[in-house]
Amino acid sequence: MHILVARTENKKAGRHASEQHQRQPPQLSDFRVLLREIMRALIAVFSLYICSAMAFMPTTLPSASRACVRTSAGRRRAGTRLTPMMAVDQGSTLKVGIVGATGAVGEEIVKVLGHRNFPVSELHLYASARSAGKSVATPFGSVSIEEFDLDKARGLDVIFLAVGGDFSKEYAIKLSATDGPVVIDNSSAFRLDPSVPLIVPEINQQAAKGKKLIANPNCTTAIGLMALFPLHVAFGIKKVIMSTYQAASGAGAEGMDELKAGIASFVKGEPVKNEFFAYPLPFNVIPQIDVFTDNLYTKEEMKVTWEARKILGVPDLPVSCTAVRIPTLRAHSEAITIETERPVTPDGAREVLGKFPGLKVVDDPAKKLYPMPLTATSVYDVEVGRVRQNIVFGDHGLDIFVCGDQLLRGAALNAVIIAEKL
Ligand SMILES: NC(=O)C1=CN([C@@H]2O[C@H](COP(=O)(O)OP(=O)(O)OC[C@H]3O[C@@H](n4cnc5c(N)ncnc54)[C@H](OP(=O)(O)O)[C@@H]3O)[C@@H](O)[C@H]2O)C=CC1
Ligand SMILES: N[C@@H](CC(=O)OP(=O)(O)O)C(=O)O
Repeated sequence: MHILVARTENKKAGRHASEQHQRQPPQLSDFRVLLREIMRALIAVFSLYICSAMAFMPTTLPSASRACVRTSAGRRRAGTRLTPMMAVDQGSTLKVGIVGATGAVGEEIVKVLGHRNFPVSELHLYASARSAGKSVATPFGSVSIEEFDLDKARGLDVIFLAVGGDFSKEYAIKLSATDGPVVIDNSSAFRLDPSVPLIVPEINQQAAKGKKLIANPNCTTAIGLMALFPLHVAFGIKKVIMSTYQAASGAGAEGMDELKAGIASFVKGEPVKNEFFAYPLPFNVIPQIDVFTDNLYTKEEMKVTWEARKILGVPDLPVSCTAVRIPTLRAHSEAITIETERPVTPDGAREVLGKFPGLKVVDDPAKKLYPMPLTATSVYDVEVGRVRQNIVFGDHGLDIFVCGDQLLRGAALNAVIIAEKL
């Protein structure tokens, strides 16, 4: 895709300009010339500073909302300031669609695209009929929610699906077929399909090369693998045992709303209603996420096993997970024990974890520093800490605690990085 090309071209243009400047050095024959050159240099540096500060300011929202925003430099609207992303060539920008844009994941995708200066030339936001026509403020301007239309959506370049698996099953292949857009699907519909790559970009982006339909992993799996992959490369993972502490927003926007309403009712001494979760979640933990399967693991727990095997490329890796819903709003936590092929030490583990992109070691027990949902919320990096030798497996075993924003690493951020690297 064009994104990397555009960035390289911009870099090249910058280098040419500075080379030209170097070819004509000033003749410093006397003190006045020197002083003038210093003043010129100071003015140039100051102007550059002002320009870049303005370029990074957020886009001014237009007064009226539209079904999409066009953001290319050539069709600049009054009242819209260019961001660096928007300044790239017309040919290097992309028409982007998000289906499920009003949901927990979709809203984050919009923010991540803006924050990472994804080269959007048009942005189309789709949701169900009940949201159609609503106006949404985005980093690209105000956008009106559209009802999904397959033919129109096929005219875009990239589509993020942040909607239920049934929708993905019906539309993902029709959308991406032949000259349709690249589709990055957040649902579980295609994750185990052998023809569809399942991607955590820092681990296996190469598997997405040339593919039109790409699956984003289950959030719990993606967060855990950010720490497990570097440990696997360094020490060889033989077995994984994991317990999770998953936030209400893992169940979508309605899960978050039910927790907030439930806590308010609890505080007022009123009965706590539960429609979304199996039991009232406030001041409770529920050891069930998704339905139970024949082996008495839940589907969420088995997704961790199945998807970890596919992403790591180890089809028979023993992975056992117990997934638990807890009354936090956002960011999933995971206590993970591994048995390794080769001897492992906590210091050796911290070293490899500290070098892995997208991972932050937060591990200083004496200072009470460890990963927590409150510190991992709305943050791109996954936190890893409580690194210690496991006393069951000895020098071939390690315990870690991982905490990551499941709406970001487990969904929106992961999906946008996949698109950036295509
Ligand atoms: N929440 C999480 O932590 C994670 C979720 N996922 C997956 O991402 C997907 C989205 O989840 P999440 O954001 O939590 O869900 P939400 O329930 O919060 O949002 C669902 C979105 O889908 C839209 N929608 C529903 N039906 C249609 C339709 N027929 N046509 C177009 N849009 C429709 C809704 O629109 P409207 O508002 O109009 O109803 C809403 O925007 C799911 O597949 C989920 O499994 C993956 C990883 C993490
Ligand atoms: N199941 C996760 C979130 C999610 O939507 O996962 P999946 O995309 O695998 O259904 C949770 O409830 O925390």
